[in-house]
Amino acid sequence: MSHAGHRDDLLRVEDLTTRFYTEEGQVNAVESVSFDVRDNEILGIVGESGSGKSVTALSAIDLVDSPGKITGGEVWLRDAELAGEFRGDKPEAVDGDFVDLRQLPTGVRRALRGPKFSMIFQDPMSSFNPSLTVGEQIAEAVEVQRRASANPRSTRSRTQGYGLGKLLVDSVVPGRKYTSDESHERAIELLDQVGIPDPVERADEYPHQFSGGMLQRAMVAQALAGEPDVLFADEPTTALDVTIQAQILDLLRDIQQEQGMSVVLITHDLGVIARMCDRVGVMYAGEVVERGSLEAVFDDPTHPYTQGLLGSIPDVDDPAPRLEPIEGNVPNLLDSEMPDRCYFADRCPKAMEACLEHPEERAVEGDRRHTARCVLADDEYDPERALDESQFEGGDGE
Ligand SMILES: Nc1ncnc2c1ncn2[C@@H]1O[C@H](COP(=O)(O)OP(=O)(O)OP(=O)(O)O)[C@@H](O)[C@H]1O
Ligand code: NI
Repeated sequence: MSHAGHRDDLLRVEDLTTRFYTEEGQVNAVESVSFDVRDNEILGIVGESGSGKSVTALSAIDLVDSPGKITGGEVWLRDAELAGEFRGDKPEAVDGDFVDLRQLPTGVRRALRGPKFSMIFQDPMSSFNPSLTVGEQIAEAVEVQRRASANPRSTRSRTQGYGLGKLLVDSVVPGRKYTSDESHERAIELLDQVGIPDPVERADEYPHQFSGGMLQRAMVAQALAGEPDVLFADEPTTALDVTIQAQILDLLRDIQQEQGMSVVLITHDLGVIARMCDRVGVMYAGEVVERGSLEAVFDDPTHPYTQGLLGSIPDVDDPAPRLEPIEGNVPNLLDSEMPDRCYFADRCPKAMEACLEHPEERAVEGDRRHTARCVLADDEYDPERALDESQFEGGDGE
């Protein structure tokens, strides 16, 4: 299978779909989401609460837990070594230098966390074990990376039962002190790199001894310990005050540029997107409704949802564009309540007859890397043909 894409693509997510099977019914949290992440860039994912941003990130790195399940899609990672390993056994999972992680054994996907992917969250407490020192935990993450890169056939060794896999699992069991002095020193270096003063002393402290901002920095250090190619940062600064937010974001960008890493930055803050990102994906109701370069999406928003978010005069140079409230409610994503039509039609000021059919993702005219899940992306539809709103009633009654 051949996938047209940009030559700098590092990760290509295609039609990723994730459901939660809850007591209230099936929740379509992520619906056929596609995006790509290039080398050395920051991709922003923006959308209102409940639009599926976090579940999209978790799905991409295979961290969805029950009652959730990834039910479809492909996650192509560019990794020549891995592609070489699987070309013989699983040709359908290999395309040039790309491998579809979804088709690889679970153990392989797990082994890629740390050295290929890592993730930081809004709540740093969730990434630390309260009963181990911060330094010890970062050192453990360093060890995982060291073991992985020490072996030239690392991927296979880590995953095909040569014994290393078990060692890897053992090393992250809380309470075991497998970490070497070398890893501990590297942990201190990392703490220093993320701007923690007195890193030698702080390394021996426990998470609760850190302030929120400091623990956030420590979480960045922990995420960097594996030298990941792609870092997913899910609302990494939302819980922090504005000054510290700015510091952490600057830190993230500096490190991203220094290491030539790629970052997927999830936020509901358009100001953060404008300041940080090279490209952006806008999510609504579990779908990516528009994506493209920051300039394309901010200066020429095509989906009425994006237009609404950005306000009437979107401007990439606006220092603080904010999420504009759009009248109506975000759908709850319950499968039984999702309409066949465009999910945004009920709230859309430009809804028209064509919106009664669920829209495909289409290229915006003149820019194949700018897409919108909206009939307006296609100039054969005339916005003047908008129908009156009564056609789209229902679903947002209460
Ligand atoms: N563990 C779960 N069980 C059931 N439903 C879930 C679970 N986790 C997420 N969902 C549902 O999946 C949908 C998407 O949630 P997600 O957390 O990805 O949204 P989000 O865009 O990250 O929102 P926020 O900005 O509030 O973090 C929501 O409808 C949510 O209720
Ligand atoms: Ni979230």
